[in-house]
Amino acid sequence: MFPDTSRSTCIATCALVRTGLKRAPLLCLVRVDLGVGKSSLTYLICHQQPISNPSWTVGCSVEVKLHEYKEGTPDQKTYFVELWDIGGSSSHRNTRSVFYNPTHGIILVHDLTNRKSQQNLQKWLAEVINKDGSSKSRQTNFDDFDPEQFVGLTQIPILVIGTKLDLSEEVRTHSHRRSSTIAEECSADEIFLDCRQVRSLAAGSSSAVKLSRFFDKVIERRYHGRDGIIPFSDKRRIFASLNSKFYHND
Ligand SMILES: Nc1nc2c(ncn2[C@@H]2O[C@H](COP(=O)(O)OP(=O)(O)OP(=O)(O)O)[C@@H](O)[C@H]2O)c(=O)[nH]1
Ligand SMILES: [Mg+2]
Repeated sequence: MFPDTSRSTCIATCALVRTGLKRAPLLCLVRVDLGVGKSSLTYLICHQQPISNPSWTVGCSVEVKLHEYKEGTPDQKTYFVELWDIGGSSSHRNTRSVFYNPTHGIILVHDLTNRKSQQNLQKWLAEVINKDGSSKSRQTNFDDFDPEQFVGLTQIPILVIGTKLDLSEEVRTHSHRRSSTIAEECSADEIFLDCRQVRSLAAGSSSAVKLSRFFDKVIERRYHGRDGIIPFSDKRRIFASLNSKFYHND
């Protein structure tokens, strides 16, 4: 979608996670710096196996996964999750924002061996807040960050994921496994994992449970939540309206 000319110009990449009823989208957004493991993570989530040879994400790639909403309960329903992995660079900041609307959930990914990528998460999140460019406190550049911008955003489910756990001695040995600032600020769940190991998201593992809980929260809020969404029983009506919206979007 955004043919990037060179790696150096690509200050950030983002993957859009579009989850939804069989035919209706829920959109979660993943914001990351370059090379933190976004494609490896999305592949592991969708295929339950590590990607063999990830290449630099140029333009857009889409992965799809089936999610069991409220698994094991009478309300269990199957949804598909589309993970949109879209390369972006400073020159495409405005074009990138077309993917931000609507945002139903946000996954923030950082590299546990690169503290800067964790610090940058706040700025990526702020870019989502400015998605329509209308907010008064619109960032003039990537580096000026105003935590006030989070107000109101915390309604949107957020998940923070730290990758390359296998390479981060201090985090691996728990000597320094403190949740990241952004996870605390947004009272979000946080997962630390090695994207190259199947067992990182093994069924029943705390990481798998947190990830599943996140997708349930996104679906819950969008289709069954307090914010006036038609209750599940009128699902067909939701399908009809959102279905056209979904295909319209595409
Ligand atoms: N050891 C280790 N390497 C990882 C992990 N996750 C990703 N990598 C490696 O980190 C490099 C970048 O991974 P990608 O998945 O391509 O990262 P990305 O964020 O999609 O990168 P760009 O698309 O270039 O922005 C690759 O060599 C991966 O094999 C991890 O958990 N542990
Ligand atoms: Mg990639």
